[in-house]
Amino acid sequence: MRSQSGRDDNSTAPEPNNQPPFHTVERHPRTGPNRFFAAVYTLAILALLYRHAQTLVNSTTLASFSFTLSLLIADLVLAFMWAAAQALRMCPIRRKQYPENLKKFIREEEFPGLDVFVCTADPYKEPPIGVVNTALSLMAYDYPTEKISVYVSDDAGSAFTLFAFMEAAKFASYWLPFCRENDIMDRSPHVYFSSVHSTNSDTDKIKEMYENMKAKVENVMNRGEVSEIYINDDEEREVFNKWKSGFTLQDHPTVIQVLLDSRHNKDITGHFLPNLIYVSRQKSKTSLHYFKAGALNVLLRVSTIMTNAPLILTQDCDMYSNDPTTPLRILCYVYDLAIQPTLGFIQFPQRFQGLNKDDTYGYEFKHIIRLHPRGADGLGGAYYFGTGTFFRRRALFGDPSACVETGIPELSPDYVVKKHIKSPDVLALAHGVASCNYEIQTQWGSKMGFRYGSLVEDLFTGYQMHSEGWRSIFCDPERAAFLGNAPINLVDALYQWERWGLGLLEIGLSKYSPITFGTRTMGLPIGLGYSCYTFWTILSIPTTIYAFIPQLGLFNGVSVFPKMYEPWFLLHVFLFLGAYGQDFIEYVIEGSSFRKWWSSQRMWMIRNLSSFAFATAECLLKPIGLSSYGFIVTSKVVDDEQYKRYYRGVWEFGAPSTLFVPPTTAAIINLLSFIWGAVLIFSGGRDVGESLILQMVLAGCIVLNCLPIYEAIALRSDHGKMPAKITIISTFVAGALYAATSIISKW
Ligand SMILES: O=c1ccn([C@@H]2O[C@H](COP(=O)(O)OP(=O)(O)O[C@H]3O[C@H](CO)[C@@H](O)[C@H](O)[C@H]3O)[C@@H](O)[C@H]2O)c(=O)[nH]1
Ligand SMILES: [Mn+2]
Repeated sequence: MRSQSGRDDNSTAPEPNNQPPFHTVERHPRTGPNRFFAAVYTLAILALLYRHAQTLVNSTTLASFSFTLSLLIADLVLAFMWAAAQALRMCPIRRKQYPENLKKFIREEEFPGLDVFVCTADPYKEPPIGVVNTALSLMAYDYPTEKISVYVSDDAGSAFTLFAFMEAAKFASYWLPFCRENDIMDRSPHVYFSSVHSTNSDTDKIKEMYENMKAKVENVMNRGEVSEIYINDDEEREVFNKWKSGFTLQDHPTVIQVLLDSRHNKDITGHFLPNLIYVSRQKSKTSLHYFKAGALNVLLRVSTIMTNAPLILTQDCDMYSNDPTTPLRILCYVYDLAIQPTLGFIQFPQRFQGLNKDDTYGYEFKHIIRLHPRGADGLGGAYYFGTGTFFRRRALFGDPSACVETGIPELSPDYVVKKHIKSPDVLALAHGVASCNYEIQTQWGSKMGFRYGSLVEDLFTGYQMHSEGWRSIFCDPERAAFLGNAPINLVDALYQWERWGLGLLEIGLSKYSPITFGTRTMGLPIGLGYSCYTFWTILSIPTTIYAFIPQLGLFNGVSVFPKMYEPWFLLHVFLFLGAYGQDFIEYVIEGSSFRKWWSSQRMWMIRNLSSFAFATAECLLKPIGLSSYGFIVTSKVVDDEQYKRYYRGVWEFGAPSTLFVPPTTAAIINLLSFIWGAVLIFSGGRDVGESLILQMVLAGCIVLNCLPIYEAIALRSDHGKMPAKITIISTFVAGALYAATSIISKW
């Protein structure tokens, strides 16, 4: 843990040469309690495993043997995942940046260039006006504008998106000075105009321009073509003509369009504008495209040729800037010579706007994107999360000691760009490196750029960079640097987790597994920390076991947990309350509410039962060729009815999806077992009660978690209710499970 001049923790005092620090770092106050609790909990886990082994050896019936075996498997997986998570709790750190100090010592003219990458992939799921808002918020950074270049990657090759950006280029020359002069914080026009109502004539005028632009873009989308009335000159006509002949989503040539050029285009007050470049890489049905990682690598090459800024920001199209001073925080680290040589990237948390008061689908992600990254940072590097990430360009070209050979000088991160961005040579070269055969027999995707081989290219890329010796930093200022949209219906959320789960497990089971490769190259703590993510998916195994086995036992009157008043009973209670209690305390200390925590743990259960269970199965079926999962882009559009339900906290099931079957089956089985268990206890007396009490509590907790499911099955008539098909299938599955266990328990 080193601060700017290499001093340890908590350095807020001025530097020896009287220069105040640009940033500080301190150990998190929870470190001590975390370590103590980990030690106690470890003993409890060992005791539990011992008891399972003992029961297994002594079991006399097939039923008790198979129940115990399944619980042993479940607890082994949970113990492994728990250990992995502890790595991230051992030395969490907190950082602060002091951009105000930086500004006193470094002049703006010296600031490095910044290339911003914005990815979009589908104009229907990611409406172009949204992408434009993101890009505008980034173009309007409080940073020397001529040093910013925004590259938009359009994987849909959509004329609508290009059209939207042509309009945005015009609007930018009004919007950027407006933000500067009025010192606006919300630089996404959509966000600004949705919150500001008090107006003066200037604001009114610019709002009207924004509305006009938006209407034009939507109009073009509705008509399904960029009509002649919107085309201003021959140059534009020529561009849109590319879409005429045989241009399809999967098969089209490269389109690169420089929409703003920072050496020539000025805003209405005479300031230079940032560069704005639209890039749609070549696509062909016969080549591999590697989804977002492929798109980012094209932008990496194109930008190296055109502007070659030392800093790169990668951004999803729906994550807009919420703080124009963000780049200055980055410079606080970039100008620290002690950390600079191995600094690979700086990650901001992925935070979401517009969550409802309960955070129904658990998108506050307190652990995944805020608490764990602090722990990872303490171990040697925060994880790359795909968006809100500032890279040093050099870090994408080989390890800290040697830069990879790129073939042509213009592709080297050290190359000094002299030619103009629109010069024919530069454009020809840029088109070449965006073609779909360019990467064949090169090291792109393996040793260079964003890495291929996983659906979560982000985590995988950061992981590989760490293994090469790069470090990274987690930067979590109070005001969110970026805000994005989270899915507001269950099926989108579950699909997203399925993709993540599958991508993560692909890494976990590959030759780069953190358990083997990771621990070997980076040591055990980092290997374990990464395992916490790459094996996240296998939490589906214990969750499924605990959601069904004890309940099926309860149904058949078989006791699987210790009796009340036995010491082992207390052990179970401690393990259960300890894990949930720690999770709860961390959540609430981080400023969340009980209800949000409740949603988060409920979604934990549902996602493990459904998305992650399917992802685990997909991953295991892959070697025999039964899985062909691609990158399904998460939709960023929702209808009004859905919005209304979301804000009322009502669950959105809607379209039938097999992903709903396991949680619905669990809901049915737990409810029936709970009722049946109560009947057994009433008629069987105290002894039965004492031996089944823990199973009753477990089933009861799951029933509480499933309340929205019962409501969606039985009490609702809106479009978001549980599709009847799913209820029927789940009832059948529940019946089959019951029949199977009653056969086993008779043996
Ligand atoms: O073939 C593709 C597919 C996706 N994208 C873009 O990738 C981004 C992320 O896609 P989205 O559907 O929003 O996925 P999320 O699950 O929300 O994304 C999270 O997870 C991804 C990995 O699965 C990371 O890349 C993202 O940064 C991270 O926000 C979007 O800007 C897309 O336009 C592409 O450019 N090309
Ligand atoms: Mn997204």
